Amino acid sequence: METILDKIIAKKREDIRNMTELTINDLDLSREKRSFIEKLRHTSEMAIISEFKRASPSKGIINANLNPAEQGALYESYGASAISVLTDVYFKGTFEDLKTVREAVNLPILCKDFMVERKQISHAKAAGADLILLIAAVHGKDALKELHEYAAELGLEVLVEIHDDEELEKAVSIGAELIGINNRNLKTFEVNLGTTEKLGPLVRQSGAFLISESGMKTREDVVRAAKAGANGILVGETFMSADNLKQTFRDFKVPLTVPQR
Ligand SMILES: O=P(O)(O)OC[C@@H](O)[C@@H](O)c1c[nH]c2ccccc12
Repeated sequence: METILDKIIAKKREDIRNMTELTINDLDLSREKRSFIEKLRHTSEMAIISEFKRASPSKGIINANLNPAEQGALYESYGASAISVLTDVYFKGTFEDLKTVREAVNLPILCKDFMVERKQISHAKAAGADLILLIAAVHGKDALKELHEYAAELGLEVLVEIHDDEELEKAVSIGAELIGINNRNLKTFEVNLGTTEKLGPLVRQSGAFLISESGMKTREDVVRAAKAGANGILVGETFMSADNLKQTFRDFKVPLTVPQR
């Protein structure tokens, strides 16, 4: 049966058919580097990657009124370690949003998209990304490795997203330094924080840094992720729809439970 992820990927392949190829010469590889992994090495608090997410396929519109530059600046002032910007159409995001946010803040920027080809990674770099997401469920091991290496050549850090043991194995085998456990199953959109609890200790055993992604609503949720070994969390909806964003950030600031390394 066709899953939601299959549908998104099919549409993505179609959308990028006419995307131009950028060569290394078109890219500014000397741009100031904003490393997220470096930040993770030097912190005693759970890192927060806050996401600019107007809409999603599962929720529809989350918040269409926010301005990316303003929201990015708020995230930075409340203590985010990095900002994730959705650039996919199903989430009503664009590369323009990413550019706008990067110019408005001094934090590392994660390009949140469904990468299936190298040229998307070049465009992410051109738009100002410091990190990209690669979803292990979308690729075989060789393709994942190839895209991972290409990103590194462009000076990009990579968050490799997994949801089960098989994907974990893939991520570890390509030497991923930063692994995200998505608590949301992209095939069904069900959310279960138990996913981080189940796979988190295994990720940390591999030596990779761990981000727990999706479904964080309360401080208790963040504490659960910390106990499972997370070095950080990735939060979209709760921040995009918060009545009191400052307070929500305060609630989500949690000390690391499992030591950094
Ligand atoms: O809005 P949430 O539940 O806090 O989730 C944020 C983020 O984890 C989610 O947007 C996400 C995780 N992995 C993805 C892959 C593609 C698109 C979106 C995502």
